[in-house]
Amino acid sequence: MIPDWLVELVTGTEDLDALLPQRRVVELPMITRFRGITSRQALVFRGPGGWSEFSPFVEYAAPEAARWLAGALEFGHRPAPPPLRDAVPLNGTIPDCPPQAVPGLITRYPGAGTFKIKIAARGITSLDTDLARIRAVRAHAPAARLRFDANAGYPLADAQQLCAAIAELPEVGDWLEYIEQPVAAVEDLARLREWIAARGLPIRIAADESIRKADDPYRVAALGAADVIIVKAQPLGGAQHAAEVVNGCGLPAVVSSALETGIGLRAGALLAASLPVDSAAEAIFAGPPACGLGTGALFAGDIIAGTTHSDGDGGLGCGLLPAGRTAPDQELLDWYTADAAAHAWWDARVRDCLQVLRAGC
Ligand SMILES: O=C(O)CCC(=O)c1ccccc1C(=O)O
Ligand SMILES: [Mg+2]
Repeated sequence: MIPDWLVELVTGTEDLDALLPQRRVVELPMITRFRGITSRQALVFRGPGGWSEFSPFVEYAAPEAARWLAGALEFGHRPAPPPLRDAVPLNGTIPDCPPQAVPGLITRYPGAGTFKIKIAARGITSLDTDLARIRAVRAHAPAARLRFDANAGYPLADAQQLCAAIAELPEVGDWLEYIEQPVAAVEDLARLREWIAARGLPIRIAADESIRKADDPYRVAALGAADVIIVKAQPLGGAQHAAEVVNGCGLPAVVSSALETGIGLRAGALLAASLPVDSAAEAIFAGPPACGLGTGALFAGDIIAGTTHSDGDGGLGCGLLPAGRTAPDQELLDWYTADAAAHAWWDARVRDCLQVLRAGC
């Protein structure tokens, strides 16, 4: 399960300076609350393969964070998968917000032809405000294709109620790509798909947490639980494993971020650019699927030039992210460097995760 190069790397040395050269913990302020946070900490380092990032959310325990470390080490120490395209299209990510905030958020994603809207922050009780947010995006980006992400926010019966309401939206089959993880359990995803099919509703289901946090991501495909899978390079232990999951599931895949800095977003772009677009993906997305890698726009600043919404140099300005590595800007890196306590906390966390990885070697 743990690849040979990783076994060698994590058993070869205790020295964090060798594993994570030039490491630095940064803290980036966000423009809006997302996933309950308003700033994002990340440990970045310059491996022999290039700059990489280790950034599991702070509340994640070592067993889960260890997979993120495997992903971070892969991106920093190994060659990236060969890209089939120079850049990948992005979706704009619209967080849980009042409809009045939608136009301003849309302007942070110039060139985006697809938007992903967070819903279900308060389960089915937020249905009216969710629908108002969806209508606001439809009104301000009428040509855009949309996705909704419920982050497992409903029990099955409420997810059915949601789908019934969504199916009533005008021409929904023309612009809705999928609803992401409406329910938590993979069995319930499968039941919901059956319920949708029995009614002939024009709604597809995507699996995110059922891939990224599952012991067995292949159950999604085995149970027929999704039309599309969401894959994230760092949480899945790196691009290699993520590509294996995509191949093993045999379903169209959308690459998304884990709210990384501009460094880690490029691991996602390289993964996405390495995935062929088959006829099933072509039928849904009419080309390479837009990636959820535009989340740099949710930060008030970043450590690389070109990630934030205001920079349009062939990056986000045209709704594309280059499928190539990048490096931090030294001044920005210094500006966003976190305090000594944060550095000590992240070093301790790396050591805990290394123990988990070594136990699996
Ligand atoms: O996919 C996107 O558009 C943005 C990324 C995103 O939503 C996300 C970011 C961090 C953690 C979880 C998620 C998620 O997809 O649920
Ligand atoms: Mg999601």
